[in-house]
This record gives sequence, C-alpha cells and structure tokens, in this order.
Amino acid sequence: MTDSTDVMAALNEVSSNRSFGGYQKVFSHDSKELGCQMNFAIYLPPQAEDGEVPVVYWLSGLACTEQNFIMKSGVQRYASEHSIIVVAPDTSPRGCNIPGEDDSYDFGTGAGFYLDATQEPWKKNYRMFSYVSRELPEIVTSNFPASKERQSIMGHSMGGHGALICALKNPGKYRSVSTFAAICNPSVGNWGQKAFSGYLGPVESKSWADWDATELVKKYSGPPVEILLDQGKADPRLETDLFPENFVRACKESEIPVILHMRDGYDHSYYYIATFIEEHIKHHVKYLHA
Ligand SMILES: N[C@@H](CCC(=O)N[C@@H](CS)C(=O)NCC(=O)O)C(=O)O
Repeated sequence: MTDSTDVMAALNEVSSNRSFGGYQKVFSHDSKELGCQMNFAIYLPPQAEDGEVPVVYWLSGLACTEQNFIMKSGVQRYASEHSIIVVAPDTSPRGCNIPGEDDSYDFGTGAGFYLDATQEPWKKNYRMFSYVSRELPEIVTSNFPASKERQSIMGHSMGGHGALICALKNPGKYRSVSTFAAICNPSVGNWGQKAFSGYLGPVESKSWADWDATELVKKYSGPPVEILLDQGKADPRLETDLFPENFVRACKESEIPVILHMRDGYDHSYYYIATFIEEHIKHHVKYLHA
C-alpha cells in the first residue's frame, strides 16, 4: 500500500482478514460517480507486500454485494498462488432514496447492471459502468500496488455482461475477459429487458445496442482481447436470460476469438463458480504475467 495520506484518507477499512498468506480486505469510500458510499472487496496476495502485481476485477450478479464472491468462490487460494490482486465491487449504488429502488431483486438496489443510466430517476446515481471501469481502477491503483497496465475483468450473470461491456467499450484496457453464466444478449432476455427499459428507456429509443455485448462485439475494432465464456448446461436461466450462443455467433461473424465451455450438470450458483474459478484465474494469468 502507498502511504499517501490524502488518498488513503478517502478509504475506510471495513474488515481485514489474513488469507493464504495475504489479506482479504473490504473498504468503503464515497463514490463521486454514484453519489453514495460504496464498499469494495480486495484480496492482496503476499507478493503485493514487495511491489506491483496484476489485478483482476470481478463483477457479481443480481442481488449480490461485495461479499458473495469473496465468501463463496474460494478465489483467495488461486490469487495468492498466482500473485494477483482481485477486486470485487458492490453491484449497485445503495441508499440513494430513489422511489422504487428496493422494490425488486432484479432492478435498482443490487441490480445496477454495470451501465450508465440515461433515464430519470436513475441517471444521477446509476453509473456503474463509469464506476467499475474508471473511478474504481483509479482508486485501486492509487492506493494499492496494483498494475495500471496489467488488468483483466471477469464476472457472473449480470456481472458477466458487465465484464464483457467493460472490455468491449474500453478497447485495450483489459488483457482478458471471462464470464460465468453471463447475460450475453440482454436486449432479448427477461432480466436484460427489464433493466434496459428502466435505465435506458424503451427499446424504440434505440439506445440498447450501445450497452448490449452481443451488439457491441459486432462493432469491436480494438486490440485483440481473449474472451472466455463459461456456462452450466443445467442453469435454469439459460433459455430465458443468458443466450451465450447469440454472443458466440456474433463473435464468429466478426472474427473475434471466443471460447465457450458448456458444463454438464452445473447450474447458476456459486457451487458452479467455485468449481471452475481456478481455471479462469489461470486463463487470466496467461495474459497478465505474459
Ligand atoms: N435471489 C434471487 C436470484 C438472484 C440470483 O440468482 N443471484 C445470483 C446472481 S444472478 C447470485 O449470485 N446470488 C447470490 C449468491 O448465490 O450468493 C431470487 O430471488 O430469485
């Protein structure tokens, strides 16, 4: 950690636990983008005590906080083994007193969808895209020994989509991107349509394509980024919300390299994520330590 008191003063340590020789910590801070206090989790491997290491961002799914991934995935063992920092933010602004923000698990609190809303009453606070791809990385690199150049992004469900759009809308920023059970084509699924209608306006407003990974990949012209999709075949949301095959088809049409692992018998849960998290970390490490 740097000892810049100015920068450190902005962060409040909520918890710190020794884990696999490093530390699993949670911080809170006032977010300028979101206009509220936010928590994020950060795993610091032992090697972070001696200098800069690469960083992987994890974006969680609906109804999660910064806690779900760090408590259930078992990521700390692999982050320690491979010398990477792992950052897991919360999934939406909280406590903004927006009418309706707590009415359902799949819209508002816990469901920021990692986009920048354009519609009232959401557009002032619901700017999770700018938060996770700009404000948070600045905070992380100025407060911790995290490399600015060597970063990757991954996520689950809503967060898998978040990871895809962060990579596709910020060409060159991330070396690799991977997802578990990502919402791959939100414009055609239930969860995605509900979120896009509320945050971006009706489909007729034509703004959805700017935030839909399957549409964005058709126009992607940045440097190569390795995309790894992972999907359980027994996921109850596969046919109604996720549509990985639409994304893979769009990648093939645009000649963007993509890998899709379909896993027999696995569902949408963290039991599935914990099973394959090591494989994903190793995928990112190939690019981060190259
Ligand atoms: N809890 C919601 C479902 C939301 C859900 O499935 N959330 C997933 C991401 S899309 C998750 O990671 N949940 C938290 C957990 O399993 O720890 C419901 O009432 O149906």
